Amino acid sequence: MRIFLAGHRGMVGSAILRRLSANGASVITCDRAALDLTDQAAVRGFMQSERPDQVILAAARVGGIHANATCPAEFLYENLMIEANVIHQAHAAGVRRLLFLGSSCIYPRAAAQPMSEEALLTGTLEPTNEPYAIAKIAGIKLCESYNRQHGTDYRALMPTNLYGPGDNFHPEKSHVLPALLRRFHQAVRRGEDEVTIWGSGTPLREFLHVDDLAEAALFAIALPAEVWRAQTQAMCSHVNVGTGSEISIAELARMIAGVTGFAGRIAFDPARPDGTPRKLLDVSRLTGMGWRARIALPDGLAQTYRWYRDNQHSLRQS
Ligand SMILES: NC(=O)C1=CN([C@@H]2O[C@H](COP(=O)(O)OP(=O)(O)OC[C@H]3O[C@@H](n4cnc5c(N)ncnc54)[C@H](OP(=O)(O)O)[C@@H]3O)[C@@H](O)[C@H]2O)C=CC1
Ligand SMILES: C[C@H]1O[C@H](OP(=O)(O)OP(=O)(O)OC[C@H]2O[C@@H](n3cnc4c(=O)[nH]c(N)nc43)[C@H](O)[C@@H]2O)[C@@H](O)[C@@H](O)C1=O
Repeated sequence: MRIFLAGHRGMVGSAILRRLSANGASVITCDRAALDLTDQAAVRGFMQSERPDQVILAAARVGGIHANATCPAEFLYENLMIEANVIHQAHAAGVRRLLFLGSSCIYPRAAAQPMSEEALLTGTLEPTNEPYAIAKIAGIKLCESYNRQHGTDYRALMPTNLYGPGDNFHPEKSHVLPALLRRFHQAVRRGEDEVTIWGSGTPLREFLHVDDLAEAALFAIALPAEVWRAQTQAMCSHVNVGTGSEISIAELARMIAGVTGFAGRIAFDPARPDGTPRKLLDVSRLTGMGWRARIALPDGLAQTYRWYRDNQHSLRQS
């Protein structure tokens, strides 16, 4: 069994790679310099020569609320291209089983909480990440369509907000948790008495440690086809993955202040967008199949902060 892991150098991909390696799996990887997944001919050539048994698609253009809002063309174009190329060429190369990673932002902004898989395409999307969400919805529909037309077994997991070792700690382009770990850490180091966080602090988010997600991904791809199909019904190929609990951004900031040892004042910048007010996943499908998150947020935060301190001088720059 040879598994092609796309995106193995990213936060999620490297966590999945750690786990696959620990399991002794045979994994195929290829750096972006040698295989740009937006390049159709390159992906075709790679799939035809490697002919993997399974594919895990953890490569994407990823970023926080500001990156999404300022680079919508890249978030839509690159993600559509990566998904279309990898999913289509996997099918062309005879790959029977594939796992695609989407995101909880696929659901309507006003979806009932917690958001179940059935909420897909029932309302208007959150504008700050609509292009990214549309690309991710297209990925789900590609999986469903190849399954319907060609009898493949292409599965899609919709993770909530993720964090952990290997995250992007860029001050502007990252997600909230790594951005705040870095900002509070720097404030302590510089002796500052105030840290400003974006928006009102009232939005609610659900945070899943990337090692839990990696375990969920391998759990999901290994399930027997009839078990997966029974949970996802005839056409619906996607399943949520999260912790099932949420926290406000203000409370997250207070936790991060505690972890980093910051004792000053927390200020809010209302000129920055809040994004969606609430985004809690209904994870009963995946837990019904036997998986649940294990890493509590305080433990995951402390571990991620240690990783940041140990690696802060060799972090990626974009
Ligand atoms: N982070 C989060 O909070 C969440 C992430 N997800 C999903 O999880 C998946 C992984 O995200 P995450 O690990 O956080 O993202 P990262 O940005 O950490 O990793 C993305 C990976 O994709 C690779 N990649 C991007 N574009 C290309 C390309 N054109 N050709 C080849 N490789 C490419 C990157 O390569 P390189 O290393 O060369 O840059 C990198 O390895 C994505 O599908 C994302 O949508 C879902 C929900 C939340
Ligand atoms: C995973 C998910 O990630 C993105 O959606 P998001 O959940 O809104 O992501 P975020 O982590 O960037 O912000 C969460 C909240 O936190 C607040 N916030 C405070 N201070 C900072 C801050 O310093 N940086 C950031 N980024 N946010 C901050 C911020 O204003 C917002 O209210 C999607 O674009 C999409 O890519 C997607 O799927």
